[in-house]
Amino acid sequence: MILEQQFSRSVLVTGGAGFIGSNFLRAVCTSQDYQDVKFTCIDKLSYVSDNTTKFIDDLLKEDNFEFIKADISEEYDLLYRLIVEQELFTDVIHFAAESSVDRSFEDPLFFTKNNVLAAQNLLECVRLIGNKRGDPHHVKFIHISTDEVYGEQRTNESAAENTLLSPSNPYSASKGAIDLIINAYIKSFQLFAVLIRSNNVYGYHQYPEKIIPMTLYSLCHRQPIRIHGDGHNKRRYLFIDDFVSAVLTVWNKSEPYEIYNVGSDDEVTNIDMVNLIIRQYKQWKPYSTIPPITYVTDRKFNDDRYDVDFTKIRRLGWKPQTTLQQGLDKVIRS
Ligand SMILES: NC(=O)c1ccc[n+]([C@@H]2O[C@H](COP(=O)([O-])OP(=O)(O)OC[C@H]3O[C@@H](n4cnc5c(N)ncnc54)[C@H](O)[C@@H]3O)[C@@H](O)[C@H]2O)c1
Ligand SMILES: C[C@H]1O[C@H](OP(=O)(O)OP(=O)(O)OC[C@H]2O[C@@H](n3ccc(=O)[nH]c3=O)[C@H](O)[C@@H]2O)[C@H](O)[C@@H](O)C1=O
Repeated sequence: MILEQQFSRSVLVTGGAGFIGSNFLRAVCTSQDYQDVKFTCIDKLSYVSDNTTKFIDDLLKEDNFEFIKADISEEYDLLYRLIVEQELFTDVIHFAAESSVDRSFEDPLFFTKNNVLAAQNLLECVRLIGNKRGDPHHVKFIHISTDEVYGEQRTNESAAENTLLSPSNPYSASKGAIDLIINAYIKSFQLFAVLIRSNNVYGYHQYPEKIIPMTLYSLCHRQPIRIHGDGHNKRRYLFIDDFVSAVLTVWNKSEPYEIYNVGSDDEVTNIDMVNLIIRQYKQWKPYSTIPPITYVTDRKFNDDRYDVDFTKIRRLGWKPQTTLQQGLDKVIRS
């Protein structure tokens, strides 16, 4: 490992131009706790950031940050040069994925090609640098998965980390496939890989196709607020700062080969979520004209609810700090 003098660790952060990745990078690059860590963001740039680096432009001036534009599902040779030949990284934190369930129904094959190959190109490079250095743990691989790989849970049912995977849509199937491939790389090659499966995350810079930013965008632009089906489906929500904290906790404290659910106790039906946002928005802008709620065709399959048991990560000392009301207030007023 040929680390630049002042850095103790060098982390490849994939997908860092998007919603969660950009919030993660801002948290670490501006923190005194990580001034001795180099963060390299690699991202193809997509619609979620208007094909720009707008959510991380302010970080480009930081001494411990740099950006590389690349599609890691297609540019294996570049990854090989950076990770295996130049030995630039001690850790990989893999956020990059096409993340929209709705879009995955429209182009399932693209989701599989993009999400699976992006992850496995990285895994191959992590495996090969481990071979080269005679240590499969030479590079630590933190993978951001999702609660959707378990499929839906019935009322009073929750998924533990050893629950069998049962994804229901092309997005979650691509994520479940990656989890299974990572499991095989752990068993066959003893990679230092750790998986994080989270409930819904919301916060700053989330693209307005997801329900919370969609509702806010509709309120601000006086457009109909679109509810899929009858709005009975439920989700559990985690504020972005709490999820970033969970990723940092796992990255810094986890043993290899572990899986961590990252959950929330804030479960809300979609229609209740929309009405909650409207209520809080009106407190902020009391004279706003509130657009209508429009019920549109439901998804081809819409998981009823996701409920994960997150006792395990609590044992690492993590728990959510932000209530749904507090988090929504921060997003509405941002
Ligand atoms: N948002 C949530 O509620 C949530 C919950 C659980 C898990 N996740 C997971 O967290 C991760 C980040 O999600 P997000 O909501 O920030 O997504 P996002 O869509 O906002 O950002 C994803 C980023 O990854 C990049 N990317 C995608 N494919 C790439 C490729 N082949 N090469 C390089 N860059 C690529 C995109 O350009 C984008 O900047 C994803 O892996 C997602 O599955 C998200
Ligand atoms: C853990 C995953 O969270 C996100 O996926 P999910 O599909 O649950 O998020 P959405 O915000 O797209 O949908 C939540 C819920 O709201 C309904 N809805 C959405 C958008 C809209 O315009 N109207 C709606 O009614 C939708 O049908 C759902 O029931 C995240 O995107 C993903 O990456 C995750 O991993």
